[in-house]
Amino acid sequence: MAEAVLAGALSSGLDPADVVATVRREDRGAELAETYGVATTTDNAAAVSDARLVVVGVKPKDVAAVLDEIGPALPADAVVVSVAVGLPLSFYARHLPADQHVVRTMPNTPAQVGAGVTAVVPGPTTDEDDVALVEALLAGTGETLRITEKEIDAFGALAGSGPAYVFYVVDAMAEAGVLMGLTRAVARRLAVQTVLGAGTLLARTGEHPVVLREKVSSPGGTTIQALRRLDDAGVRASFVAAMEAARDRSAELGRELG
Ligand SMILES: NC(=O)C1=CN([C@@H]2O[C@H](COP(=O)(O)OP(=O)(O)OC[C@H]3O[C@@H](n4cnc5c(N)ncnc54)[C@H](O)[C@@H]3O)[C@@H](O)[C@H]2O)C=CC1
Ligand SMILES: O=C(O)[C@@H]1CCC=N1
Repeated sequence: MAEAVLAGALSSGLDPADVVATVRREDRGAELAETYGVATTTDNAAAVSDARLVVVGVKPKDVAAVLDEIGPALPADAVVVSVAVGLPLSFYARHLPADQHVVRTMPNTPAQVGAGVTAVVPGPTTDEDDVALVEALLAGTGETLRITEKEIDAFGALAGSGPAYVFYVVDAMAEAGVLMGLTRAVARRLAVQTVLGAGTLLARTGEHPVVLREKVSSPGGTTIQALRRLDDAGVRASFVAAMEAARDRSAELGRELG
């Protein structure tokens, strides 16, 4: 996820000379330096010592160790940017020096191509300039949306995890195409272009998805037959249950680790 944010931010004007990426393995550092032209190091504390923004992009279970490691080296005006699912702002406050500014975010992987959407939750002591700086960094990754911390588990379940649901649907549609005799290459291309086209139509027209769905579903035609099978199989209800499970896991991670 951190690489997706990096790629999105660089493609919209962030200067690679202003970035230090930290890694655990030297070979991974060489790969990032080669791809993005950024400096890399395995020393997290050294990397943050004159940083203005510090994006902590490790898994939730590894965040505490990284914060404990970088805390003493952080400049007082550095803003720590959280991307971890589940971990509340209070978790960061416990592991960082008093009054260190923190902004909690929830990005998604289309950030890599500038088509992401990221939730932004300012920390309790974070001033507007700091939040604006974080939003400027994220602008290259797509849209940003300020929300409250109590909304972020739902945001993560919908938008953070959402790309995976779409990839799942694309894969299922492509498999169905193969079952009906299309080549794998053609079936996948059709599935990808159809999702891209439908998403673009939704975004450009601003029409409600129900209206657009009805425009495809001719009375007595083919689409309505397909949609009836999806309803019979409980697909709509399964989306609700799936997203509730993702939201609940986010809250659970916060309790487990916090
Ligand atoms: N994958 C996604 O779509 C999204 C992920 N997130 C959040 O992003 C964070 C990362 O998730 P992923 O990218 O999926 O995991 P990942 O495991 O692919 O990436 C974590 C990276 O951190 C590196 N790392 C671990 N410990 C380190 C240390 N001490 N110093 C430097 N680097 C270290 C690992 O080598 C790895 O490359 C998580 O907190 C997750 O909740 C948030 C939104 C979406
Ligand atoms: O699956 C995960 O835990 C991360 C957080 C949101 C999307 N991926």
